[in-house]
Amino acid sequence: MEKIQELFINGEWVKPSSEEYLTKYNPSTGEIYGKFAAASRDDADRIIDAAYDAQKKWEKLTSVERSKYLYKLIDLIRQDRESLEELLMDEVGKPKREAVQEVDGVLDQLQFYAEFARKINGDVVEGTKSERIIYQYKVPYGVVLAITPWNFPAAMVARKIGPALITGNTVVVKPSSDTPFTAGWIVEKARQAGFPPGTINLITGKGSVVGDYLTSHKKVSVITLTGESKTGQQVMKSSSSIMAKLILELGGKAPFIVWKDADLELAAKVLMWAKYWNAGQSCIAAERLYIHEDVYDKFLNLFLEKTKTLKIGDPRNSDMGPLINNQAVNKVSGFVENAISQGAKVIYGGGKPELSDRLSKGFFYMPTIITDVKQNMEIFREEIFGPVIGAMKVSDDFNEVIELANDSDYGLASYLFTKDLSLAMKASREIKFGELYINMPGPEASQGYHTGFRLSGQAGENSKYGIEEYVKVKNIYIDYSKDPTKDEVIPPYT
Ligand SMILES: NC(=O)C1=CN([C@@H]2O[C@H](COP(=O)(O)OP(=O)(O)OC[C@H]3O[C@@H](n4cnc5c(N)ncnc54)[C@H](OP(=O)(O)O)[C@@H]3O)[C@@H](O)[C@H]2O)C=CC1
Ligand SMILES: O=C(O)[C@H](O)CO
Repeated sequence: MEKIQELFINGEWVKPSSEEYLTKYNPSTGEIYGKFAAASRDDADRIIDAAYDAQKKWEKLTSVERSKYLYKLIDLIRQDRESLEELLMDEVGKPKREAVQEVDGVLDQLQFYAEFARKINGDVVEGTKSERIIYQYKVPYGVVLAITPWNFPAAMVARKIGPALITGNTVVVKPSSDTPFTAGWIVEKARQAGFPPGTINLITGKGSVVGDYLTSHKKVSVITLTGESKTGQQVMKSSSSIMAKLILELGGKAPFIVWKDADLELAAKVLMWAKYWNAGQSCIAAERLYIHEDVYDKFLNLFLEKTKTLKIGDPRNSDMGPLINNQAVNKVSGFVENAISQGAKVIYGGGKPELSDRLSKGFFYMPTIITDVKQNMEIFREEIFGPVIGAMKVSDDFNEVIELANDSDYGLASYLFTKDLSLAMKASREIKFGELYINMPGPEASQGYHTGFRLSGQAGENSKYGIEEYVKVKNIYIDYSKDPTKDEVIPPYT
């Protein structure tokens, strides 16, 4: 039975005014998976109005009252988690272990934010006179537009609705058109959890069609986007007319540095995660491999042998599934072909795997290792977002390696493997990336601040810093003296 998903406005599932629907394909088989509503501008107005009207009441609840809705949502997701895991395997094509891990992440994120009840406190500071005082309140902005990507479609929704709701904002979720059903699943659970109508709403439709209208809407106060850097730039342009607060989690180009004293087995194992987790479709995926000349051949062979063991295919019984769509396969193929034309060498993979039956039409791509890469090649400059990595041999000059790592338009995650504490501390200070993982895998923790330099975005998510992004500090000045204007500079002066 083909799935059909409507819009979720003011607590109800409703048809799009245009009665138009877009198609979602199953990435493992290329078959039609379902249809979802293509919202019009009228629908966008109705949805944002619902969130705007609901927010006035929502912020009047205490944070403890708001957290009770989040705890109920957590319970409902936990009770039905297997159906979300199945949906992630179908809609994204991620292997079962990773679908389970993402649902764990959803629960962890929502729990982390619900626990901020009673902990979002302002300050009382001294006034400019003994009988003056300043109250600094942390207040919600209003309507949050949460625009989410397809690669972690459940976790990215949780990472946005959690802090938005606990701080008293209401939310309009705009998911990727590659994963509309995952967002719809979470919104339906929120409906069942009894969130008041209008506190969480769902709008679907191509970002390129409805995006600018949403991001320039006068009733939107915060835009939290996780997506490509070019999308972030477009949202910055479009939202300048309303000066919305922006939280932009964008692209990555993580350097993966293996130093001469590294534990090579550990580094190779972590690289299997950093490169092939979610088929390399992660903003914190390793995208540039820098290996010290003394261990270059040994490490590369170690990683190659581990890569050869990967089973590619059905997400329910493989190590790596498909890419999200055919455009992604073409984009990744283009990176590999371009690297070859610029003189690099493919030592493994470099094309679509041979798969039979229903999977033969899926959007699969082989894990691919490329050597003889130069710093200025496209494959080291642009985000690949697939199971492909280029490798470069580096000299014994650690300063040069830090420079190579920092020489990127992106600055989100980075990785370093060394046993030398002084090198690790030097890298901690000098690497210009929001995250540095030393001798360990990611991903980022709910209590870590997920943020990036340069085109990787601005502001950030998670940690106590992430929650602060959803509140504004309002300042109330009070003078309780008998003559508030005494000794004040107030004209007329003559
Ligand atoms: N920094 C981080 O924490 C993370 C970053 N990412 C990054 O996300 C990217 C992959 O996700 P992907 O979904 O392909 O990214 P996209 O930028 O293609 O899309 C992200 C979201 O933005 C919407 N969108 C597209 N154009 C506009 C527009 N003009 N105005 C408003 N919204 C718009 C999309 O809708 P639609 O699908 O309908 O076009 C989608 O919901 C990668 O670059 C990855 O690095 C991913 C995860 C985490
Ligand atoms: O890296 C990503 O794509 C998300 O932040 C999950 O780690």
